[in-house]
Parts: sequence; C-alpha cells; structure tokens
Amino acid sequence: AASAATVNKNFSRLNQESTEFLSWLQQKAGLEISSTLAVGNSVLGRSLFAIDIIKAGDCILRVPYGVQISPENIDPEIKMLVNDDLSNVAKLAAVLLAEQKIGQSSEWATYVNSLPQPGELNSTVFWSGDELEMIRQSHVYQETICHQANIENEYLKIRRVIELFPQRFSGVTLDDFMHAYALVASRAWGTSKGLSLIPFADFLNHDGLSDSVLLGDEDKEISEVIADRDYAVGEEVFIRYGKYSNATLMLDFGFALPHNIFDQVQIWMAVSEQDPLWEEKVELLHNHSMATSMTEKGGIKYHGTSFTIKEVRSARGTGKGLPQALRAIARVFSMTCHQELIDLATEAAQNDGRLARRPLRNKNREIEAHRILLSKFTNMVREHDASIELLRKVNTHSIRKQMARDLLTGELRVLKSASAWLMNYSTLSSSKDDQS
Ligand SMILES: C[S@@+](CC[C@H](N)C(=O)[O-])C[C@H]1O[C@@H](n2cnc3c(N)ncnc32)[C@H](O)[C@@H]1O
Repeated sequence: AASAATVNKNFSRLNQESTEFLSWLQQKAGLEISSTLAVGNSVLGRSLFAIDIIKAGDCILRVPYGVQISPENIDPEIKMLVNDDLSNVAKLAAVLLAEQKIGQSSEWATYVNSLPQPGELNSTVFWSGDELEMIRQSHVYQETICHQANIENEYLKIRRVIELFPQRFSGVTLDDFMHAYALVASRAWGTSKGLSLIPFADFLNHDGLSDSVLLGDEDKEISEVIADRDYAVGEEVFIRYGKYSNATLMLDFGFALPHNIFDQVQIWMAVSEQDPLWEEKVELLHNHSMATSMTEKGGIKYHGTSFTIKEVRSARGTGKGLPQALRAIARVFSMTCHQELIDLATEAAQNDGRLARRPLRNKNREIEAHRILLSKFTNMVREHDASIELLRKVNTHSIRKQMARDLLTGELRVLKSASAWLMNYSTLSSSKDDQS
C-alpha cells in the first residue's frame, strides 16, 4: 500500500488545514488516532477518506475519552450550570458556547473553529415559515414547532445561569444557543458521560446501510470505529449514526437521504365526540391499556392516539403488515352498537386480555375496520402527492427543497405500501367471505 504520507500529498481533496487538525488532535491525545483516514471535503461537507487500504474488521480510528468534550471536562465553575435541570444536548451546548467565548485561548479552539457556522446548518428548526410549509403534510412540521419551543425553554433555563457568569457568556443570544444546540444534536454521541463531542470521528458522514457504528470501550476509555467493509484508497468512509428515519435526520441532523430504508410515518387515529359511542370506545381502550389523548379541531373534540408506520414490505401478507395495535383501534372505532363493544371486551378477557387483536368474527365489520384505515391512508397519499407536486413550483433554498422532497417521497412510499397491504387484506377477506 502507498504510504499515508504519499497518498496525503497526492490527494487533492485534502487541504493543509485538515491535515493539521489530525496532528493537533494526536498531539493532544498523545497517541495515533488513525493511520488510515484523513479529513477531506465531499458534497456532504467535511468527510473522512481512506488514505490506505482498509479491510473489513480493521479498527479505523480510536479517540480517547480524554480528548472528547463532555459536560464532565469543563471547569467546576461552569459545572454549576450543567447541573441545572437541562437536557444533555443543552448541557453540552452550554459547554460549547463557553469554549466559543474563550476564542483562540480555548484548548479546543482548533476543533471549535472547525465546526459549521450559523447558516450552514439545515435542521428544520432553522427553516423559515415558508420553508416549513413545504413539509406541512409531514409530522415533522409539528415536531419542528415543538422542538423550537423546547429549545427556547432550555435557553430560558440557561439564561438564569448565564447571567451569573457574564464574563463567560456575555452577549450569548437565543440564536447562538440554537446554533450550539444544533451542532451538538447533529454531531455528539451518547456516552457514559451523557453526551460527548468526539473530534475527528464527527467528520464521518452517515450511510443508513452501513454496519459500522461508533463504539465505546469503557475499560480502555476510547471510542472506536471498526470498518464494516473494504475501502480502496481515496474512498469516503461512512458509518451509521443510527437507524434513523428522514424525519429524525432532518430534525436533529439537518439532512435527509434520497432513499431511507428506516422511513416511517406518524398516523393519528381518533374518534370524534360526534360518534354516539365515543365515550364507551374511549373507556374500552383505556381499560385495555390503550391510552388516548384529546385534541380539538373546528370546535369538535377528538380522542385518539398516534402510531408509527414503517414500510410494509409485502402487500401479499408475508412480512409484518401494519401494527396490530393500529388495526385493533380501527376495529374498535368501526363498532356501531353497544353490544359489539361488550363482545370485544368479553373476547379480550377470554383470550390474552388484549383488545381486538384478532380478526372480527363479523367479516363485514372486519372489512369495514380496514376500509376506515384504507381511506385514511388514501387521503394521506393524496395529500402527500399534492405537496410533492407543489414543491416543483417552490422557489427556495435548493438543499431544503430537496430535503422536503426526500422526506415526503419517503413517507409517500410508506403510505402506499400500507395502502397496498390494506387493499390486499380487504380483497382477501371479502373473497373468503364469498366462498364461505
Ligand atoms: C457528524 S457531522 C459529519 C461531518 C460533516 N459533514 C461536517 O462537515 O462537519 C454530521 C453532519 O454531516 C452532514 N451529513 C452527514 N451524513 C450525511 C449524508 N448522508 N447526507 C447529507 N449530509 C450528511 C450533515 O450536515 C450532518 O449534520
């Protein structure tokens, strides 16, 4: 194999600054972090590239805990701050802000200066109202609004403490906090210390199909990555951050994948107070550990619960199909008389106690329950189709528009797979009925 130094020299994507970064970190750690990787740039921003042949099973980097930033290795004065009632992300964001304020005299300056600047992050929490409109059909829209409110709340909690240390945090605004928060959310790992920023490892980009993940060795006090496959010199090396849907990737990491096998959709199933049996249905669900919550729309109250749907791999009934609990709730909601609800409760008591988990004896009612679901999915498919169509006309930041398209297209794939499964189930059930 070519020596790392030779490849380094010839490797056009590497720049002096990036090479210096690894030298700085190795010096700080007092040991070699990686002999096979170097920092470069790809379309995904900073990235790690193989500068030597890598074989599956090779350890490609090791970062000792001592050169990771966690709420533990800050000075005791600021530790007071992180003891407050804050999330781990907010705690580490506060540590990062303190280091940013120290500037060049921070022992982490080389790392802190290398992090993306405000304006370079694309988490949906930074999207304008118009940009968020692009994803209104997705649950991410509402989640983003809740997330923005949570971050603001955490900032308000931190502000009280910031005011105690004006020399450390003078001039820190909500925007600064949101930037630090998004940096942590998109590049810190959960560790035994809560959450840690792991320099160099955090230049690795995400591939949902990779089997490499960042591992922690508590005895040796290092984080390491083992290659899941061979890499040729010059190839970008990826890991998997987690089995994340595009919704999570967009909210926490500020990107989406064009085809994400972990995509999922949130579906809200509710009964309205206009249903004469709504109180009985809600009570029956509660009695069987199926909690509901209440919302109001157009002056009408709804009681319901949300479900996460993943892609249904086969419409023909092999594989997992739809979540059993979702089908159970549809069965309950399809009931039209008091006696049917009593029968459901009796059947549950005579079996494993779980409500409406078996196909209803009344075939027509079973089909009706699944048609309720099908019509819900069909509406969502229609709405997603319309939103994707509208995107063509949107004239905005192209990365965010592409993210919106990837999100909605992935959700549409999931919704269509669920619809196909339901269509198949309803057809099968009615043909069985015809035969009987
Ligand atoms: C842990 S950092 C990885 C290094 C990053 N590229 C950088 O420039 O510092 C995570 C960020 O990298 C980017 N990223 C990682 N994987 C990506 C992917 N598959 N597609 C698009 N962006 C990705 C996103 O901006 C994400 O928030």
